[in-house]
Amino acid sequence: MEQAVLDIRDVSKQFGTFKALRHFNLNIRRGDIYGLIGENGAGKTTLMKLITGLSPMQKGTITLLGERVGSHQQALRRIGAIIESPVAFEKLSVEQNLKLSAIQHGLSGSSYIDQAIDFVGLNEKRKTQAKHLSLGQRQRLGLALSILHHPDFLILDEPINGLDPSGMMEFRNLLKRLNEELETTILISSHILTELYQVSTRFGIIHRGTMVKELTKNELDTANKAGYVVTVDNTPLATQIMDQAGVGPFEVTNKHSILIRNESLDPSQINSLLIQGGVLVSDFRQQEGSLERYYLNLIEGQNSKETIND
Ligand SMILES: Nc1ncnc2c1ncn2[C@@H]1O[C@H](COP(=O)(O)OP(=O)(O)OP(=O)(O)O)[C@@H](O)[C@H]1O
Repeated sequence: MEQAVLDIRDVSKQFGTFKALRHFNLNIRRGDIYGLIGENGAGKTTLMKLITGLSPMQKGTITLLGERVGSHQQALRRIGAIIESPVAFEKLSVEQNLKLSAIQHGLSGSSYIDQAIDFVGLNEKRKTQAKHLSLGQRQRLGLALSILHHPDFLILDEPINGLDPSGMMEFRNLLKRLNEELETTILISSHILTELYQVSTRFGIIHRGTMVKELTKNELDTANKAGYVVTVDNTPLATQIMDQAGVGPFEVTNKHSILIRNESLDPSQINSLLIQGGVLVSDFRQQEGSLERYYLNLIEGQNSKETIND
């Protein structure tokens, strides 16, 4: 049975009269890499601060690793977090920062520190003071600090901000390895939707303090019509051939195009199958799912709903 790592129900948070979160719901299952998407000021950091106890709860309930937030001391020991920006002592070296954090976590011996440094690839910078690290290296130190104690759940607020494309790719690979090798469940927010799409298994879209949509990557791809698009001269004949060959699922999207949702298929095999069957194939290409497109459409719909209701 899937177990909830984080369950947020009907949570509202106000600063004075401003409603930063409104009747907010979210559910994260063990093993998820959950991408939280929302424009500036949507309420992402506010939410992460509530979960980690950095900001007091007002209304609703949050259950983290089986404990109610407010009295979740055990759960807090099993999480790691980078919220707003990674916290490291500037004058301390990478190793010293990690040693200090190990003491705070009650960890003894150097194996945790060696593992964390190894994992994020900062071996060469072990003795370098934090203030002399590049932005990408600082982000990695932040990650090393947050995973030092092998947390079950990692909360990352905008961890890839400012990274160059290769830095982003490395960070993404680190997160995937954490998830696959150490079974760490991850909540990550980012404005860089192409990155978030590549790393996340589930998504939550927050708009003006409300959860407007939660969906899996598969659901997103289906909504976005991700798969292979084949352009042919004769769709009835092509679908008949594909049916007989057991290719699928697929749908005819217009007079000359068929969308095949099976992304693990071998395009050249189907191409030759169609050609041998007498179909003229003029194009065969992969259509990526776009989180950005989905998000912008959803938010546009949301904004026009709000205008109508105003
Ligand atoms: N302590 C506070 N006092 C007053 N308003 C606050 C406070 N903290 C957050 N807010 C407001 O709550 C709203 C949500 O802020 P939050 O930082 O959660 O947004 P965010 O989704 O993380 O945005 P960004 O992507 O820009 O970081 C904003 O309008 C912000 O100004």
